[in-house]
Amino acid sequence: MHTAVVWFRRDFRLHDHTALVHALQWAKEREGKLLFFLHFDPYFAKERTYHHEYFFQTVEHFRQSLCEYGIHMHVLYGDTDQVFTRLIRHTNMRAIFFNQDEVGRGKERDDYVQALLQKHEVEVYTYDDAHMHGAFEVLKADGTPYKVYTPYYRAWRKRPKRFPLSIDIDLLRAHMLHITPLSEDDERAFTMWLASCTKRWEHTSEQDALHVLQQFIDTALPHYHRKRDIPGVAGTSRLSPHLRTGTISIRTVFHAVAQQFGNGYDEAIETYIKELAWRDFYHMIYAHFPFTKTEAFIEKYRHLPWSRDDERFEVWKEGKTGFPLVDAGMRQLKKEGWMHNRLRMVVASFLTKDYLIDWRMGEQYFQHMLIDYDEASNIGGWQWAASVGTDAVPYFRVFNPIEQSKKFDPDGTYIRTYVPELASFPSAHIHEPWKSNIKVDYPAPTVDHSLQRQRAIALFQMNERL
Ligand SMILES: Cc1cc2nc3c(=O)[nH]c(=O)nc-3n(C[C@H](O)[C@H](O)[C@H](O)COP(=O)(O)OP(=O)(O)OC[C@H]3O[C@@H](n4cnc5c(N)ncnc54)[C@H](O)[C@@H]3O)c2cc1C
Repeated sequence: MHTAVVWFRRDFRLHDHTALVHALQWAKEREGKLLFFLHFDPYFAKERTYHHEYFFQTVEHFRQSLCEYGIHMHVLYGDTDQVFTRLIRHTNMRAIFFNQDEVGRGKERDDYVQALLQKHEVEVYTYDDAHMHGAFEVLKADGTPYKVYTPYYRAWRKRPKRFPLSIDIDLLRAHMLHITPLSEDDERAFTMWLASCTKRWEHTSEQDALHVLQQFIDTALPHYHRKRDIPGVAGTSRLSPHLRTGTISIRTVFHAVAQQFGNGYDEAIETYIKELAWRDFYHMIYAHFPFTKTEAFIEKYRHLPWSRDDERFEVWKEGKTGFPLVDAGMRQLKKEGWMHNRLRMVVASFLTKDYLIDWRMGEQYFQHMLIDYDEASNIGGWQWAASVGTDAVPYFRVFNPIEQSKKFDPDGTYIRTYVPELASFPSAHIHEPWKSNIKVDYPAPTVDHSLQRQRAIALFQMNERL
């Protein structure tokens, strides 16, 4: 019998799943069978980050939703070599289909697995799926990567956009291979890992993602260009965790939004599409410049004497800096594993320019805390805020945490939601509580912003002269 394995990785959905659509076609042509598989990698299992807990809970919800169709997703636990050797032995597979990674550890693993399987004469079919355009699709005329967003975007926007692919569920069911779990023990280990999660995440299914998208289109999209920077209102799509786990495809999002052109809010739609392109841009940058995981993109800023002050770093993490907007952002992150984009910029700027702490420490903390953690976007965002990345904010334009607060959270709605000490503080003083004579159990500012701003600029200028 012809059996092919569909390896799920960051694409926990049935609709517009590129590898799955091709696998089904393969099975149909050969009257073959398909088997769904997940590699439960000890590398991910050992770290109990919000990101991993959210990820594996999404996997579990997907497995449960597959059960409704009578489909089982098999789980194998162990190192790559061991797992794929067992997979070949148990299934006698002819082919494997998966949506490949183009960056980071995922890419290294994919290259390794591909070589291993080919040695065993397994046909390997891989696809670009997670991005609208892959890392090597939008390049300059001379074949080199763009380093600045605006020309990249112009080229990105012109390219034809693939439409979502649909799947015939009945046909899929007819082609599934029904066998007992490959390893009851491994599946039990997976369930036990989930049982000890520190937090429960809900609304992680494909259905939930489609619902979030529809709600965004119906309510926030028309005002997106005006409200996307206001953290106190639901002005953005909050699709990032779904895009990260792939419970929705980028093509589904893009086309659902683009279909709204002509409804009277084209500027909002264009603004949103630009944000989707930032995701592809950072992914492209990371694929071409993988050293940016640990090194600044801009060479002359690779050896800035950043501080590694652990005490201040803790204060920042706990949201006790004494700057209400910064603290609200950090507390939202701790509570929800997600933070509004404006706040990600504000807190990253604060850590690097007010505390002068190494951006890599912030990047790593976000890696632990964000349920939408995406290596390329996170590195891009951090290097942008620290002024050391591609197309980054210039070092002399330092965010003022008080002005940001007044501008983007004018009546303090967002601050009040996450800093309960200030919940009943009057709007007039909420941005600078230390200036009022109301007694409150909230820290005084831990730094003098204007002094730190000068120090940050001097730090960069010193390097400019070297
Ligand atoms: C320091 C820092 C760290 C970040 N880390 C991550 C991360 O780990 N994962 C992540 O997905 N995003 C990251 N971002 C980008 C951005 O903050 C989030 O994508 C956004 O807040 C998600 O919310 P949303 O889905 O409501 O966004 P929306 O405004 O609804 O945007 C729609 C989608 O566009 C993409 N997008 C929007 N803005 C950006 C951006 N600046 N860069 C890349 N993609 C973008 C996201 O996929 C997002 O879901 C980071 C930004 C900064 C400044």
